Amino acid sequence: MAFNPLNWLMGLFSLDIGIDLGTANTLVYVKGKGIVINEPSWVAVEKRTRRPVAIGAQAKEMVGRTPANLLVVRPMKDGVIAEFEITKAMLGYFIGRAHQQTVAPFPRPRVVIGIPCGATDVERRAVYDAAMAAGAREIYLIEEPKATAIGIGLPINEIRGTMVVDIGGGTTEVAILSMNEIVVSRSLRVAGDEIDQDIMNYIRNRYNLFIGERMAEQTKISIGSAHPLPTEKTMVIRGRNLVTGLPEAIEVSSVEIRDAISNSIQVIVDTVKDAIDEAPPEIVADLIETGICLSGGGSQILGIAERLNDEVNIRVWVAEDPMTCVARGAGMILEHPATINQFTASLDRFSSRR
Ligand SMILES: Nc1ncnc2c1ncn2[C@@H]1O[C@H](COP(=O)(O)OP(=O)(O)OP(=O)(O)O)[C@@H](O)[C@H]1O
Repeated sequence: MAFNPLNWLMGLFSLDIGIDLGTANTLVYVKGKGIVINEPSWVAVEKRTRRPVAIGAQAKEMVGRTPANLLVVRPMKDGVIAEFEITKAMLGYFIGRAHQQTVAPFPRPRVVIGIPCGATDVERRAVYDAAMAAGAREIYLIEEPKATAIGIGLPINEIRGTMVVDIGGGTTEVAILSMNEIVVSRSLRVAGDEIDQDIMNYIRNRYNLFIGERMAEQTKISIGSAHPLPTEKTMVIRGRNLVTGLPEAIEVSSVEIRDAISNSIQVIVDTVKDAIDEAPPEIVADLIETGICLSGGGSQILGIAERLNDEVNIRVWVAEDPMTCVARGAGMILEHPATINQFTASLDRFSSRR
C-alpha cells in the first residue's frame, strides 16, 4: 500500500481494531484494550424498508418472536456476506460502539479483518467494501486460520507444521501452517448451523415435532456429542406437534442426538483427514509432535477432540477460550504493527498473490 501522509496523520489519532466478522458472532478487538464487543451477528430489520431496528444480542432475542412488519436476519452466511447493506450497517454499528469506548478523536479506524481461506475474490472484495463503507480508513485482510493460530499462540513462524481446525457457525476452516504461511487448507460449509439443522430435521422426522433454531442450538450445546460420553445425558425439548398443532415437550437423549448429527461430524472428520493426507510427509511427522488444535464455537461439542483423536491418531486439543481466537489473533497483530504486512494483505495484494 503506497504511503499516504493523510492516513499516517489520522493514524496517530484514531483506532486500530481487529474484527472477526463471523456467521454466528462478531467480535471487535481494540488495540490496547482487548475484545470490547462480542455479539451475535443478527440484525432485526423492517420488512418493507430493510432498515435495521436492532443489532446484535437484542436482535437475536427477537428471533421467532417478531411482529409481522419485522424480520430478524443473519447477514453473513457460510462465513461470507449474504446481505451487503445489512452487513455494512452491522459493522458500522459495532465500529461506532467500539469507538465510543475510547478517546480517539477520529472515528475512522485501521482495521484487520478475518476472512475464510476459501472465500473467492468477489467475497473478499465484499468484506473489504462493507468495512470501508462502515467507516474504516485502511483495511487489511487476514485468512482466519492464520489469525486463529496467532490468537492461540502457536509457533507458526517456525519451520515446523502446526494444524488448526476452526469449527464456526457457517464454516469449518482446516489449515496446516508452517513458516507463517498456510501449506494446506480446506474450507467447508458444514459447521454449527448445519448441525442445528440436523437436529431440527431429526426431531421433526422422529417425533413430528417442529422446533426452532434456538431450541436446536440449545440441544446441541447441552447434549450434542461426537463421541460416547462417560455418562449419557437427556434433556427436555419443546416445540409444536405437526399433527395436532399443539405445543409439546419431549425428552431426548445424547445418544440419539449424536446419531442425528453424525453425518455432519463425519464430514468434518473426513475433511481433516483429507488435509493431513495432502500434507508433505515431513509436516505430517511434525503434527504427531505438535498435535491439532481445535477452535471456534463448534469445537465445544462434547467429545469432538476425542473423536478426531481416535480417527487421525494425532493428539487433538481444544484452544482456551475457543470462540475468541480470530479476534485475539487480529489484535495481537495490531499490538505489534511490524507484523501487519507479514500476516495480512490489502485487497490488491491478496488477489495478485494467489
Ligand atoms: N458450548 C458449545 N457447544 C457446541 N457448540 C457451540 C457451543 N457454543 C457455541 N457453539 C456453536 O458455535 C457456533 C458459533 O461459533 P463461532 O462464534 O466460532 O462462529 P463464527 O465465527 O460466527 O462462524 P464462522 O467462523 O463460520 O463465520 C454456533 O453454531 C454455536 O451454536
